[in-house]
Amino acid sequence: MAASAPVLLRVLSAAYGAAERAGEIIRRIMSEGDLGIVEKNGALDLQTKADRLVQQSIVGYLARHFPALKVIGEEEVEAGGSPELLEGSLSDEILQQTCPEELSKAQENELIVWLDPLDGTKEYTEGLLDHVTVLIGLAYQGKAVAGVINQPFYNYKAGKGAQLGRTVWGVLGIGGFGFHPAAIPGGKCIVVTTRSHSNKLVNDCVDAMMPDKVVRVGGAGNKVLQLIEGQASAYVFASPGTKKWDTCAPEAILHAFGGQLTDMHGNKLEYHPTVKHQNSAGVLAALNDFDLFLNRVPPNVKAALHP
Ligand SMILES: Nc1ncnc2c1ncn2[C@@H]1O[C@H](COP(=O)(O)O)[C@@H](O)[C@H]1OP(=O)(O)O
Ligand SMILES: [Mg+2]
Ligand SMILES: [Mg+2]
Ligand SMILES: [Mg+2]
Repeated sequence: MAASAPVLLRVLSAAYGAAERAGEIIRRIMSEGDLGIVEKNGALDLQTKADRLVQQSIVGYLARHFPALKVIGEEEVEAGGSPELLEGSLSDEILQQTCPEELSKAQENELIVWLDPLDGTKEYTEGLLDHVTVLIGLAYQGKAVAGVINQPFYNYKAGKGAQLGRTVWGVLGIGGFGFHPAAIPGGKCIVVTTRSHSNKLVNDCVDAMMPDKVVRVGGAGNKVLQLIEGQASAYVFASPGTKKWDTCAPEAILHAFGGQLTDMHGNKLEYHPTVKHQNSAGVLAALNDFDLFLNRVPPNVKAALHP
């Protein structure tokens, strides 16, 4: 590993390779057909063999290379287990970046990794494969500063011969990479929200945005990808359902690309290691016109969701 690059870039570069390998595990488990589904807190909160194996493998890989790094992952899995040896290749593109001065000071033991081994588990079990992502977010001084998103089944509808899967990454002060930026067609207001965790408050808040169109898809990572690729104007989720590992990597990439992700009150999300995991005041994000959407959040939504 290029020991001369700042540790933040070295960790992100390793995370890039690990996320690609994780995507391979997720595709393989799907093709084997036995997902090993268990319910964590009811039928809307599932875990599969892929969630478990990817978390064990990425935690093991990062611990071998960065022993002082703190990793906080979604799944409660045995440290031992039988993780896969994830010797992913490092991303030279990341290692060669010039790190902003503020971030280049970060020490290994000051970085927190927020890991969602498989985001969009419900959709994975239902065969909505392109909703699934692997999220590895890096936080420094309580802020989401860098992230990697692997989308294992990207392109799976493109037919034989199409390259399956992709990895998107970003760092504050450097930018966002690995995706196809685009504008929203016809200047329309398209709201992207949950498909599997709706309720009246979630729907009231979506309606208050006065959308021309509502897109309901799974996964926090998938929804932020829709923002940066011009498929949606705002990600609106007035519910306490997501946790820090759902938002850290997507937020960092969106912010690096010029967008904004906050709770429903417009408060920044915090990522220090002792923070409450739940994003209890919901998630609001947009690449452009963020304040317009924030101003449309209705009073009953604000009153119901406390940070
Ligand atoms: N009520 C909930 N219980 C558990 N996880 C949730 C809940 N709501 C949201 N999430 C997590 O946030 C992600 C985005 O939510 P949604 O798809 O509903 O918009 C989900 O894929 C899930 O992450 P994960 O799949 O990693 O468990
Ligand atoms: Mg989950
Ligand atoms: Mg998730
Ligand atoms: Mg998950």
